[in-house]
Amino acid sequence: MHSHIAKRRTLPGSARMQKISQANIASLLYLATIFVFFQQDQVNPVAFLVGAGTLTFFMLFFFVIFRLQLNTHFYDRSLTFAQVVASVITMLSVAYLDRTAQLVLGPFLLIAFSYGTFRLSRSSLTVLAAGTIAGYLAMILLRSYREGFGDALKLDLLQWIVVALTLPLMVSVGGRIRQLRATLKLTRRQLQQFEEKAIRDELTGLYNRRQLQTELDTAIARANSEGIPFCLCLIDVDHFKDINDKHGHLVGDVILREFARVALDSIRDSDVIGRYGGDEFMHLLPNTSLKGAVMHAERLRVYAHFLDLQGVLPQKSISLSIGVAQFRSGEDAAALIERADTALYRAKERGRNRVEWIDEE
Ligand SMILES: Nc1nc2c(ncn2[C@@H]2O[C@H](COP(=O)(O)OP(=O)(O)OP(=O)(O)O)[C@@H](O)[C@H]2O)c(=O)[nH]1
Repeated sequence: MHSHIAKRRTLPGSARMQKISQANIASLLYLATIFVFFQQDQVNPVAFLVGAGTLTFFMLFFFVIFRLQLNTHFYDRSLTFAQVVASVITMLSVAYLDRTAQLVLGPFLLIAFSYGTFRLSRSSLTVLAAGTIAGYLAMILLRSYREGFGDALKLDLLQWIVVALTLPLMVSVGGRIRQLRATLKLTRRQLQQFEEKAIRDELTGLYNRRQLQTELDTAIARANSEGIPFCLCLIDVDHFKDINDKHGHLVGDVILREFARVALDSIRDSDVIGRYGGDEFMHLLPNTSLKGAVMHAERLRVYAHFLDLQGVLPQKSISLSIGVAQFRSGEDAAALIERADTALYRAKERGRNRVEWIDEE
């Protein structure tokens, strides 16, 4: 059975670092490009140094935040919004200090945004886009105020218009991508549920007959290739028809479910148990000798006897008949089941409430 233990979503150290570098990759690339400009004497050193300083400051800032796990206090633990803002601030400051740096600002702003589109809600993205567009405009106007309103402002504004048109588009595309991701996630979960349903018996939650067949085929293949012994038990509730007739089908259902629960608890992790049909169960014991399997079957018989049925059958107990057979090299699933069934039939014949097995000849 699977245990559903809720795990805290804390990131390992390497993933935390990855989160930081992803967010700042846009400003890092931007600065690298500006460095090339600077080497070609196209950008003044102050703009480049201020950009490098700002980027280093933000990188260190987020590193410390993640290291101290302060990000866990926020709903968005990856601090995507803050990191995109930091990236935009870094790029805008460089462009403010040198107009040439603005030439490549647009594409890098889009890269910074693409990081946010996967993680942020539509409203956060809209706020971010509006803030960036407004910040960009303010940066142009401030710079023109400092350097004088000339012809360059017209070009600045044209560049700004391109960004002001493309960022909202990015927000809308981001929304679609997130929708697709959500649909994909839901479909994956539904598929897992269908797959799980397809192998389970609805009443008891144990493996169904089809899955038992698959498990048996796997066990046979492994036993044939590795020569490891395994056993098969067929378990049948005695006089189950009488229980149904006297106490009703619902009581019968509760008994089957209760037995399944106890049986599942009593087996080893490597064992397989399932409902073969009606009141009959199949138990596979890999890497087990016939003697070991018979001992386990006996234990199961005793457990069933002491099953707590106070709620449905006061002062009564159920009994099991169990047939055990050990796999013989080379035989097929049908032959093995038939031998276990013969042992089960013998247990019924010899008075029920007992374990019988087929001896190895
Ligand atoms: N409550 C309930 N009964 C079921 C279910 N599936 C099969 N049965 C009943 O289980 C009974 C199986 O009876 P049998 O195994 O043939 O006979 P028995 O009364 O157990 O007698 P022995 O096996 O010879 O001891 C039948 O009455 C079926 O109707 C189920 O899902 N729920």
